[in-house]
Parts: sequence; structure tokens; C-alpha cells
Amino acid sequence: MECYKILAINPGSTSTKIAVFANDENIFLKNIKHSADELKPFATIADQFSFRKEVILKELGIAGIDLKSITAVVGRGGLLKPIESGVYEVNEAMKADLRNGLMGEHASNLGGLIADDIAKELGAKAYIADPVVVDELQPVARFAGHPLFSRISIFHALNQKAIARTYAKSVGKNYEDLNLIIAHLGGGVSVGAHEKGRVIDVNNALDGEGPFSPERSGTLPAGQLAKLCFSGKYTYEEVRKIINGKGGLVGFTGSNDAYELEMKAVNGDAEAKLLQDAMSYNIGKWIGTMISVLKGKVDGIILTGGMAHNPFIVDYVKDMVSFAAPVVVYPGEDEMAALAMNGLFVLKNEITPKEYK
Ligand SMILES: Nc1ncnc2c1ncn2[C@@H]1O[C@H](COP(=O)(O)OP(=O)(O)OP(=O)(O)O)[C@@H](O)[C@H]1O
Ligand SMILES: CCCC(=O)O
Repeated sequence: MECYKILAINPGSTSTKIAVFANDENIFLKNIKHSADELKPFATIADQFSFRKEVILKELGIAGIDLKSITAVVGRGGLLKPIESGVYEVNEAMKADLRNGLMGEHASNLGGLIADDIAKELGAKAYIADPVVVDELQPVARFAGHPLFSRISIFHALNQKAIARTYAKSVGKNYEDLNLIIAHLGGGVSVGAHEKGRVIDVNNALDGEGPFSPERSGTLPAGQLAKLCFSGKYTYEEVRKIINGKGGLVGFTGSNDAYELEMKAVNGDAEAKLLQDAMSYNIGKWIGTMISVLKGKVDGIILTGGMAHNPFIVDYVKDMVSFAAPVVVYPGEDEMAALAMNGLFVLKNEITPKEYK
């Protein structure tokens, strides 16, 4: 059997994860952490391009990975225009949108850019897969209650889709035959209603919608938010930070570490327990919303992401929603394997990459 080597690149806000797969075998995995001081000199995410690329090449060199053996490079896609799920070949239109932060700044904007740059040097092809802007919302889900507003699909598409397929396989079904609710419980939280392989509704996990999470506010009371914006006490940037970065657990405790909160709760801190319960309650409430989106026809409810390791959050949510369907837990995420496998499917001609326009 031919051996394809795929380099996967997943830039996050405080880390760059890289992996090399030989077909479906993971032969190298590295989580390169970036301290706040290291990233301080860069005014924008795009400015971090050379720094992150050099760090990746250095780590691959240290690991003795022969770059010439790489067949394809797959990067985590960023804030592009809304697109359907799938694998996309990196092209000039995509690079321009990623570079210019067309839909906003997000560390994953660098995924496609760095993948393309490294691939070009190797004469290989670069792809992105299931970026956060995957948009399969049904028409009624796009309404936000005033013509000046519309709901937008931004969520952990890569992990949600990969976990959905893993679960479907485990029950001997196709993803496209199931109705699933997937709650990704990470630094941000997204809760998606997957109807027969399409995410017909999901909260915008990046921009003030959904349950609050370790570092995001989720939905805030609109009237109070409007008042705060015009109080003269906060700049636009400060309000943005309340929504994303300094919201959620960071706002309440100063830390985005849900594990730290869990330990405080375990050790008898009643406030910590109440906050953890409140976060779990809101997650359960949003899953309830998606149960009604799927009209109660739910084959499975899946909890994934880092906080799915927390038994108290899992039990709280199970207690609220297990009336509707079995609740299955896949703690953590496997975005690196998901990226690489999407690349492998393309190399094996099992899927055709789509064109970004
Ligand atoms: N083993 C664990 N037990 C309990 N909590 C955990 C565990 N691992 C991670 N967490 C908590 O899960 C939260 C999210 O962590 P995770 O690393 O999944 O997020 P991320 O990858 O930074 O964000 P995102 O998934 O939104 O991209 C953190 O607050 C962390 O404390
Ligand atoms: C919402 C998509 C990914 C993230 O949490 O940043």
C-alpha cells in the first residue's frame, strides 16, 4: 500500500499543534505552547505568520522528520466566508481572506496560510478541513429578531464532525443517517443540532451566543449589554473582550481553567460549585434547545472537549437531557487526526476537495 505522509497544522490562541501521520498512523505530535510574552510583539494574528512557521519547521527538524517525504499539508481553516463542510484546497482567494481577516481575527487563520507556504516549498498541496465557519444552518435558524441582525454559524466544526462520524461508526451507522446533538465543551462551548449529517442549528461560540464557557460570555441580556456599551465606561475593544476572552469563567474568577474550578468545588468551595453548576445548567439548557430543533428525534447526545473530562459537569448535563437520548462522552478532542484523515481521504481520492470562492 502506498504510504502518504500528511503534516497537520493547528494554530490556537496560545499554542500551535503539529502532527505527522503516515497514512492513518500518528508518527509525530507536538503541542508548541506560546507564552503571552512571545506573542506580545505581534499586533495582529497575521503578523505571527513567520514566527509560527519557523517554530513548526524547527520542531519538525528536531524530530528528524524529512520534509521531502510529506505528501500534503492540512491546516485548520480560519474565519473565512461561511462555507459548507468539507476539505478545501488552499487557493489565492482563501489566502487573501485569511490574511486580511475578512471575517475577523482567529489564530486558525494562520492554518491555511502556513500550510500553503510549507506545501509550496515541498511541491505538495495544501488543504484546510471543516473550518469554524462551516455553515449548514436551516433558513429559519438564521433569523435573530431584528432585520439589522442575523445568526451566524461559528463553531467547533472540525471536532464536532469528526466525533459525529466516530460515534456513528461505533453504532454501526452512517453519520448521514443519524440525528445527533454534539456539545463541544472547550475554552468556548458550541452545541450543534446535526440532522442527518448537517448542522442545521448551532450557537455562535465565538461571538456572544450560547452557554457561557471558560473564556466566553455566551448570550448576555441584550438590554443590559446596550446600556453597558453606552455607559462611557468601556471601549469597543473592552466590550468585545467581555464577550470573548474575558467572559465566562475568566470574568467570574479571573481564570479560564475549569479544572481549577472543579478542584475548588470538590474541596468545598460553595461559590465555585454554584458557578460550575450554572455553567453546566446553561449547557444543558442549550442542548434542550437543540432537542426541540430536532423535534425530539435524537439518536444520541454527545459531550466532547476538555470539560467533558469533568464528571460533575457531565452528570449535571446528563441529569437534564438524558430523557431525550443516550448521552455519550468523548472527552478532549482529536482535531489533529481529523485534519490528517481529511487529507488522507483526498490523497486516496475518496473525497474531492472543494473550491473556495
Ligand atoms: N482532564 C481534565 N479534567 C477537567 N477539566 C479539564 C481537563 N482537561 C481540560 N479541562 C478543562 O477544559 C477547559 C477547556 O480546555 P480545552 O483545552 O479543551 O480548550 P481549548 O482547546 O483551549 O478550547 P477550544 O476547545 O474551545 O478550542 C479548560 O478550562 C480546562 O481546564
Ligand atoms: C468557535 C470555534 C473555535 C474556538 O473556540 O475558538
